[in-house]
Amino acid sequence: MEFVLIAIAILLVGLVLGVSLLVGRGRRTTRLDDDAAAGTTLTRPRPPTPTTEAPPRPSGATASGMGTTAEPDAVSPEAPPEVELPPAAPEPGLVFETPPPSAGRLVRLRSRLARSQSNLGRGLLTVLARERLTEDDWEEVEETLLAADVGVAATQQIVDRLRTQSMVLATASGPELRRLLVRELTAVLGPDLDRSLGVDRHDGRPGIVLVVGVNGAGKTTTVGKIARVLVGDGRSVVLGAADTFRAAAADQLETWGERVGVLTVRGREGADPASVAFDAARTGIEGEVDTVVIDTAGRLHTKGGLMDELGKIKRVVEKVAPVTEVLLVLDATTGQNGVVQARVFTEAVTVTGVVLTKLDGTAKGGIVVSVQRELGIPVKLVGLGEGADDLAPFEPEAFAEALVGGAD
Ligand SMILES: Nc1nc2c(ncn2[C@@H]2O[C@H](COP(=O)(O)OP(=O)(O)OP(=O)(O)O)[C@@H](O)[C@H]2O)c(=O)[nH]1
Repeated sequence: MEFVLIAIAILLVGLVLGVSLLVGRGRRTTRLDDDAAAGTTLTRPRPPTPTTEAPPRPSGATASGMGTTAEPDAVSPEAPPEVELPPAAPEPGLVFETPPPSAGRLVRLRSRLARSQSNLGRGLLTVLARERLTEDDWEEVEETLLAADVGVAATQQIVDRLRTQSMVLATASGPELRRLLVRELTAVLGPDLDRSLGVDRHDGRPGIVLVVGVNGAGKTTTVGKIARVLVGDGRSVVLGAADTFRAAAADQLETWGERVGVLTVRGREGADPASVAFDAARTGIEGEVDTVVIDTAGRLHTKGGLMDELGKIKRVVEKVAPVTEVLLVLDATTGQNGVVQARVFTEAVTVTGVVLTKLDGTAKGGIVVSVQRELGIPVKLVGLGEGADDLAPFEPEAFAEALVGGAD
């Protein structure tokens, strides 16, 4: 009997111990969970450094915010766990691109002139390298220059100057020939022309740039690229979408501006372009920016009314600030027709500089020479591709070097 009582007592003690152990374990788990929830601190991860390229970590409790997902059991009561949130999505429009500065762009983009290079540069070097130049050879030189749209007068000048150096040519090495050709091409590209852009503030007002040209020449794209050039050079900019015929043109411009943090002033479709241009200038004055760049609608040079409208836009803008630069955008692939268009534009507004676009798409790089000579207006910028930063300030010597090619 005594034995039976002892056995019952042991069984009861065992039962009590087992139950209390189970309850205790359950309570600890619950408490830890409660602690974790109550002591949570929310942190945002620092922006990734170049060496930390791991994909975003899943959210969850971490011991130090450094990324190892900790089990609830590992949480110490003194150091409440941090819950890591996914990186905050950047607010649209607040992360801007940083375009490269304008200096040296033409050199960087010189390979884009490959078509003109093989047509003009290599063509000329091949002939000039012949041992004794005959009349036929000189004719070939002339034809090569004319085919590249260099124009009659400049072609004559280059051929005459090369002929006077026939003795030198006969004994010149490859690199010497190349240097000579670069020198002669540079001479007809107007190395002394003033190509500075009127983009600076003066008398407490921004520089105002008006961009004009026929449909499809690349105006809107060029205005966007100019904004990038200016931002890349450290200037503040406002854009004016005075092409009110096409809402898509204003949208396109706005997108260009947004990418580099530049405001675009626009009107409703069909609004008076002069009033949009005026608003853009006034916004630039109030915002104390360096430069306001105004895009205008493409217009056929044969439409008198539309050409008059350009004059009106300029006059209206000049009620608040002088227009410091009028850029005519010409498509290089249209060749001599571009020169005809340009003449009409210069009659409507005083064009102060030419932007020659699409030079990457033509074998006629010599068009730069004829445009400048026939219009008496310097080419200030050249478009060398569809990329956002494929616009370069024009530099005669770098351009001649690129046309001749083979320097590196
Ligand atoms: N390859 C090349 N394409 C260019 C260059 N500049 C502009 N383009 C292209 O030319 C086309 C016409 O450009 P837009 O800027 O829309 O021309 P736009 O003069 O504003 O046209 P409208 O508003 O109709 O008058 C686009 O496809 C551009 O990407 C360039 O330098 N090289």
